Amino acid sequence: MFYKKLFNKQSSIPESIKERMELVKSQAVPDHVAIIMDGNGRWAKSRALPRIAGHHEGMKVVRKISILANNIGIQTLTLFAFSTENWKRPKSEVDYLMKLPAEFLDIYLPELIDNNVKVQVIGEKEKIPSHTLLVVEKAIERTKNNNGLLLNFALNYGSRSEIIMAIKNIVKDIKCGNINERDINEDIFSQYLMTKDLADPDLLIRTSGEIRLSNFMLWQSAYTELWFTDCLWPDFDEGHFLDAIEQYQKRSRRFGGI
Ligand SMILES: CC(C)Oc1ccc(CN(CCC(N)=O)C(=O)c2cnn(Cc3ccccc3)c2-c2ccc3sccc3c2)cc1
Repeated sequence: MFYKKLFNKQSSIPESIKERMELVKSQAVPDHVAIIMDGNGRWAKSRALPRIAGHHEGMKVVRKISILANNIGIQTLTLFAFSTENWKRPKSEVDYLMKLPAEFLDIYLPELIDNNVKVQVIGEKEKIPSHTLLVVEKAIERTKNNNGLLLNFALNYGSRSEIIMAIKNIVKDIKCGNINERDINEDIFSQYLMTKDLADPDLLIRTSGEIRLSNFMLWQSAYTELWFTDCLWPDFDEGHFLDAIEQYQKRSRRFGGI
């Protein structure tokens, strides 16, 4: 098949990277890595290209990093497309963005399926147009039995509204007697979040030099190692990703203990 030849999982990874991959795989890799993908607009602007060229380039990086994460045995990769221009975006860009998932899945879903990748989404799906949601639901359906990397897209996701929604549902459950106020603890609370079936992220990567969490997984990242890079998302490659994993493996993780 065309994509098999073009995207054969080994051939698309440079030699130098393969050696670093083996070294990383010889130690404990983080189970759950989250990435705030930032910098598409700036990347395009610095090349006098339209912003959507940055998003298009960013999509290719989504594929590259997903395949690498799957190859080194990461369980869950959560991708959050952050952009401060969310509300300032021109309509043409929003329309393009809502078509991007369909384009991404048309091109890469066969390869993701071939790599045993499972696609899921978290966030308020209601605000995603139905044509976009349709292709996403199909991708979720077609990959639901895969047990390789869980590729989790955060779409229209905001951590504070997720927490408020959890509180409202807990109050509802107390009122109708499903749970008792004194039973509430961190584990019970976590079950009311959109990430209830996911482990907390072990490592959070953010590109483009911004050093902020931007309302992303605030509860879940209580003990998450944070790794920031000035690199803009479209320029982010396997080397940068392995830099973050290698640094994570060097840091001794303390979970608040000594
Ligand atoms: C299963 C998966 C393929 O489907 C979806 C994935 C996301 C969304 C939500 N979405 C697009 C619509 C919106 N909310 O603007 C974003 O989060 C958003 C905002 N900017 N960019 C550009 C960008 C592209 C690449 C990297 C960063 C930003 C994206 C974005 C994010 C990741 C990927 S991967 C294929 C397309 C795409 C588009 C809906 C469905």
